Amino acid sequence: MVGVTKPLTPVTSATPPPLPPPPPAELKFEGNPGKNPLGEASFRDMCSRLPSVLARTTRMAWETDRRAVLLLLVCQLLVGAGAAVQLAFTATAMQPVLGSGPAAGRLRAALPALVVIAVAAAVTRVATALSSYADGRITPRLTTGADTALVEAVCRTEAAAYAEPGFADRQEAAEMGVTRSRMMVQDATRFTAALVRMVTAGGVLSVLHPLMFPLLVLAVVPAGAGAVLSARVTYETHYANVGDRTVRQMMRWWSTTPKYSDEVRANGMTGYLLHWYRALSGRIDRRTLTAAPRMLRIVLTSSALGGVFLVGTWATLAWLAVTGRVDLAAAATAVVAVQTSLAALSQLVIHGAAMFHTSLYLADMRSFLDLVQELAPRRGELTAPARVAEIRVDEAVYQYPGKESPAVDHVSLTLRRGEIVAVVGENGSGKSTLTRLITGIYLADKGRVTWDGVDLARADPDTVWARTGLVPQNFAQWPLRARENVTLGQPRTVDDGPVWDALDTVGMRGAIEELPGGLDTLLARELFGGCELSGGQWQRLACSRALYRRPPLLILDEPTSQMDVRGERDVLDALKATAADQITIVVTHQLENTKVADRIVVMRHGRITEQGPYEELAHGGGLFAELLALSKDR
Ligand SMILES: Nc1ncnc2c1ncn2[C@@H]1O[C@H](COP(=O)(O)OP(=O)(O)OP(=O)(O)O)[C@@H](O)[C@H]1O
Repeated sequence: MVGVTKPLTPVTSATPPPLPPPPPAELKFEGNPGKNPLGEASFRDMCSRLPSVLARTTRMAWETDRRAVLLLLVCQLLVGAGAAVQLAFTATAMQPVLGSGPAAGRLRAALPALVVIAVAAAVTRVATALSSYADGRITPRLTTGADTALVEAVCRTEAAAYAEPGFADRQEAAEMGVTRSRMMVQDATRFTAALVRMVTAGGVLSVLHPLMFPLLVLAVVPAGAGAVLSARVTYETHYANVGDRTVRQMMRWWSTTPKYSDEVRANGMTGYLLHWYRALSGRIDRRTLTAAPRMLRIVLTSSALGGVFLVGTWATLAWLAVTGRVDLAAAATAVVAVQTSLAALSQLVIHGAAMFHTSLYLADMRSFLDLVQELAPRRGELTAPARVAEIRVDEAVYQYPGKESPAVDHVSLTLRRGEIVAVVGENGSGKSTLTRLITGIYLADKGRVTWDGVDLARADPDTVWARTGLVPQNFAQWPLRARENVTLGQPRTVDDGPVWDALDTVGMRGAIEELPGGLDTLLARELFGGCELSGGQWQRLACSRALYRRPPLLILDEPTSQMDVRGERDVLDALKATAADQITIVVTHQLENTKVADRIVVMRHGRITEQGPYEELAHGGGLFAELLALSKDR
């Protein structure tokens, strides 16, 4: 997806100053099949989302903590009732206050109503505080639920999904949904609280005079439309920026992780990477800034319209009072009711727009989760045999999405327990892809792979992967303790004995014993108290991890590429020692190491071109013999 347009010119004293680095590649977010979901949505469509967002939020909150939801609902009702009582008793209190007679007498007459107002205000405050408490009980768990669902869905999806176009961008958009889910309950609570307050204040106002409420609504509707339209512009900007943000996020990690810090510095990449980072950030900012005048126009227009209607509301109230259509006490109550309704309507609009805004990001999250669900392995219920004796690959074909030719092209192969098979071939010939088909990480597009007759396309993948051990070319250096770096994936025991045995087989006992905490040492130099291993030591550890599992199928992809000769010897000896109990596959470019294998399979352009024992192929005049001669002619 990311294309660098031109290699950088090397700097020598004779060459002119280097050209500025090329700009970063532009990406387009391909979520929701490349279509902004707001592109064709009308204002009405947008507003009609709110009830469903509210319903969904309530459902999710209900599933998280029922008691907290009930508390929240009761508090909302209390807040509404409190507002109604305060307004109704304001009118009652106003009658004696605005009446005739001495001030002390008028105040005394108003006292009971004032006490009721004070109690109602206190109840409202307590209910509001309890609402926040209930929200505090729901939101963290709801957010964690959404976050965990996303992580779990991605971990459980078919590995092939990562190669689907736009997968990473949609994942990035979904991450935003997780972040926004923090606001969901709060927005919904504030929205409903404002709704209840507005209905009660509006009710009181309508009772005072039927003209007042419609006018008030008119005063706030432009602000509502403005807020929703602003949310739409913000989302459009976010939508346009998703692709660039994905790349920026990725580049940020690659540029700043200590893992690659040597390479970045000693290859003079810092300037280039910072240029990329600044260019990407600049592009994101430019899009965001382009939206600013649109936002300003929306806000100014909606405020002007709202202002005109608000002036109309106050003018109507003054006219009603002056012409005696409402008495003075009612007019005074109306002033309070207008203020309350106005505040409630503004809150309604602000939180309605926020809910609408959040719903857009949540929709991205849901659509990503649906996609991942669609791509989740659905292979069947068959169980892979516990001790597989024979694996057959029958005419298997696998082509990566977007590629013009298959990486594995009509390959047939039989592997038997007790056998060590070496797979060799030039770069890109399909060796790693073949191992992915044999382990069931990918399913063949055509043909099939069977374990003792069980078709991997119909077997539960967890039962398959419980029986495999894999050291991939790019193995993970887990930021965990040394012990977990061996036991991760299959902690068979609470005893360290087998862990040391696995470390012994790859000659790592000494290196681990020298670490300050032995097996308890954290292998992450980024973290305080963490230690770092050398490249070859990490590779030995990755091999010990696979050997520790004692799997019926062991696959090592370039297992010794970073090891010294002793480490290489240790690993090859370990393979020979355990070979009788398992099927062993070694992918390697070290052709001398293939002597350990019973059979060598040679691949070219996704096909098997020759296979046989070392001596036969070494003198067979084929690709293997050619590569062997090249490796010796150095
Ligand atoms: N995740 C992927 N997405 C798209 N294409 C891929 C992916 N992985 C590998 N390929 C392509 O599939 C082909 C076979 O790759 P594979 O990694 O199987 O080769 P290999 O023989 O293991 O190579 P090497 O010796 O370099 O490790 C190559 O053309 C490669 O570009």
